[in-house]
Amino acid sequence: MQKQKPKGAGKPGPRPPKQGNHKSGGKPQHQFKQKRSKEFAISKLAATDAEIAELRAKYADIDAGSIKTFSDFPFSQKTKRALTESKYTVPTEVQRQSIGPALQGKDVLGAAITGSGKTLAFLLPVLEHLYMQKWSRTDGVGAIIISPTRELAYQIFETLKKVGKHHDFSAGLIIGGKNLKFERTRMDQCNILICTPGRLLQHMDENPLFNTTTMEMLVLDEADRCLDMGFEKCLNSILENFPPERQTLLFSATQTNSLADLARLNLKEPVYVGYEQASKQTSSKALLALPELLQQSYVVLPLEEKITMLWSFIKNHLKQKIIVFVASCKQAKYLYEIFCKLRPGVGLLALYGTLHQDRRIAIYEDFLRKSHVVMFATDVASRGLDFPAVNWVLQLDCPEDVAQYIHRAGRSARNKTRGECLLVLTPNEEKHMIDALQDQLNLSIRNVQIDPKKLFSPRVKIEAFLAQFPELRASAQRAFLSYLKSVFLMRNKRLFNVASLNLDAYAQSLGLAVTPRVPFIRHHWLQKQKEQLQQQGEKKDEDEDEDVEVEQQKQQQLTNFASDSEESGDEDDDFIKIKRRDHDVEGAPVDLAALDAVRRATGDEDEEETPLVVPKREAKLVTKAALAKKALKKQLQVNSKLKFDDEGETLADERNQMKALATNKSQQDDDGGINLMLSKALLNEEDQYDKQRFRELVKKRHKLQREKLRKKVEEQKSDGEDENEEEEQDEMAVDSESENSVDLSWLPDPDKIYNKKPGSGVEKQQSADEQDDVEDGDSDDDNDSGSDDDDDNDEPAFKKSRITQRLTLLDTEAIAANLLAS
Ligand SMILES: Nc1ncnc2c1ncn2[C@@H]1O[C@H](COP(=O)(O)OP(=O)(O)OP(=O)(O)O)[C@@H](O)[C@H]1O
Repeated sequence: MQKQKPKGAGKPGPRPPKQGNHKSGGKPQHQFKQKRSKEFAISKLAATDAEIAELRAKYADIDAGSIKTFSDFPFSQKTKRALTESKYTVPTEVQRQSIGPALQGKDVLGAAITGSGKTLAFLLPVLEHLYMQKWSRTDGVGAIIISPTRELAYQIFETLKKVGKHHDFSAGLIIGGKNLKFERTRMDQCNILICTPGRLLQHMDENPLFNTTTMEMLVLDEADRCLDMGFEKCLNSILENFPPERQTLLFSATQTNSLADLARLNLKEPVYVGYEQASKQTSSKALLALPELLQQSYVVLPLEEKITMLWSFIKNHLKQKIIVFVASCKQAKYLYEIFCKLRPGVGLLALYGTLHQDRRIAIYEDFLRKSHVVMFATDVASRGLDFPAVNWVLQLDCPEDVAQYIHRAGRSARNKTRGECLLVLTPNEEKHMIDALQDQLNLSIRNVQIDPKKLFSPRVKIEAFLAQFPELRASAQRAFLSYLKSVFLMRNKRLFNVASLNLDAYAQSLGLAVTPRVPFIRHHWLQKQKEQLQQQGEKKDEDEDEDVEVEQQKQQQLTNFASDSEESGDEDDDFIKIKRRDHDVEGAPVDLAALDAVRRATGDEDEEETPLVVPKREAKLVTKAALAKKALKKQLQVNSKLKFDDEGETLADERNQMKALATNKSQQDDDGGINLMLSKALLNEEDQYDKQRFRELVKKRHKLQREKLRKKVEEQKSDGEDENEEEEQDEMAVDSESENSVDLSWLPDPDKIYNKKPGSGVEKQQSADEQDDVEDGDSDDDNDSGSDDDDDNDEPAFKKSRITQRLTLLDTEAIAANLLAS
């Protein structure tokens, strides 16, 4: 089927009805019937021209003021039905204001408070637009919705499934962490794509099947975030691939009104919705107030008391649904791990970006479902996510700016429900953050004091856990460093100042006995030093001698810096690299005066280094773990023992195979240091194998023994006179065995001796053997006294000789007893 291109996007006029290339005349009757039923089926899904004309005629008369319910909008029956079924009857303010212009094909910039229903405000026009264009599955991509986070994209997709269930459009969720190949083959068949910017660009670059020229509608949810510096380059590249003639809808709770941003989007006379209040703002971000039913307050605490406060808060709110926002993934991970160990008495979850995508979705859904739960989250959960009935939003780490504060706080009190938000600030952050909220939002939030009686410190328990679990200690160290890194990388240096933090106390509050080194601070400080030296050098340009000196100094500094970086790079590579693209570290220097002050206060004046860097040890201790790590890095191969059979063929050693498997696994799981748990498991496994093997041998031996005894009894019964012959046979048996073991031929037959003993009948021997059978499970088998018939070649030689030696001793004892008796 060939798709009819619309005359021009942005003016969605009626599309000419699609032409079928068939003729019914001359076709057999059954074919005609089939075609009719097909057409009927299509007509049930697609809009009829009459319906389209009727709806379109009403578009011009849409008046937001007169809209009371969704049925007042000129929506298709399919949309109306789905809205009713989903229990959406009365549109929210942003929906009333924005749906009309969007249906009319205008570009819309929508700003509305968090939880006010912006998702439906753009999904309904998208569905209606495609419906009115008689869009079908084969027409390719008609609308693209971009969201800054995967969870939000997933949420939009779920809402679309609800309100678009009676339509016949195909929709695709294109987010990172999913199967790229799978997406690739199906993308061209999707009519509506919901995607994150990175993944969309990846498909545009790599997928030859993906074609956006058919696209008629672009939606940016959380538009200000999509347009800000983090996504700037990505979004610019995406926009280049879109047809310029399209309709664009932008929605957010903190909308952008920067002209540069809007110019990038090529908007045409956009309609502003909800901007009256926002336009008063002077900044490039238009900010809106938070929901009225949201109670906001803040508390001031030193950084090192945050964990105690958090623990006490959770213990006092066990029957609530809480989101705790922290600055980095590693903090969220550590808090989750240590609080799970501490067992506060409420369900715990953690949602952050470095988790596997399936896990993220599972956690997201878990949090949706549960009514009493605490979720530690980074800002991946701060925008757009619609968690029902969140009682508390606790901003444990200060938000980067007021917009972020709004988005985080807006996870509670959604859609006219009640909620509370508590912002935790350090003394240094208090003034700047509260002033910013006052200036930009005209919001004065309540300062609350914490009752010290209600504070319970989990410090001792945390320290105990960290001492017990090294992996937890490593996690705490990572959390410590990643928090400092996040503070260090913040643009607003007045609000976020690493020098104002008591690092030792903070490390201790996380349960760490030793404060980890913070290499990136040293790095930056040295950079500053280098810049200062360069400036000095420029001033003294004419003086050649001094120039040489400065150059030497510079070289010296650079060499020091390089060696420092190298030394620290081993462990902390991750922390030297600056990953966040939207932060300008160079333009915002660390306050060196403050660093000096801290150094003096801590009594480290003599040292050249800043006090924030724990002094380096003279020489590194060489530990076994470090050596093992080195060996692993060099990929040294441990020698292996090969066994050969008589023909010279290599024998497969089960244990070696097992070891190899385990080593492979350990390399996958843990490629640094020694994995004690795994080694222990390996030893256990080997032990089990040995025991099993030994049991089998003993069993075999006992079986043979019994058979022989039985034979003997029978022979004794049947022919008492053939005793001499029997003796000879026994001697021969001993002889044959002696080929493999110690020569015992000179000894008398033990059976003879035992038989002569009073009360040592064959029955007794048999019952003992039966008991052996029962006890075969035990590896500790002492009933080997009669094992003169052991002919198992598989048995290791040392074991055989041991058994034979033991036999010899017993026999000797028996002989001695016999001699004494005689
Ligand atoms: N007209 C409506 N009637 C009843 N409930 C609605 C209506 N519109 C939206 N909702 C519900 O309100 C909640 C919030 O909607 P939504 O997530 O779209 O808000 P939002 O404005 O996008 O929030 P944020 O700014 O945080 O992204 C959802 O649970 C949604 O189902």
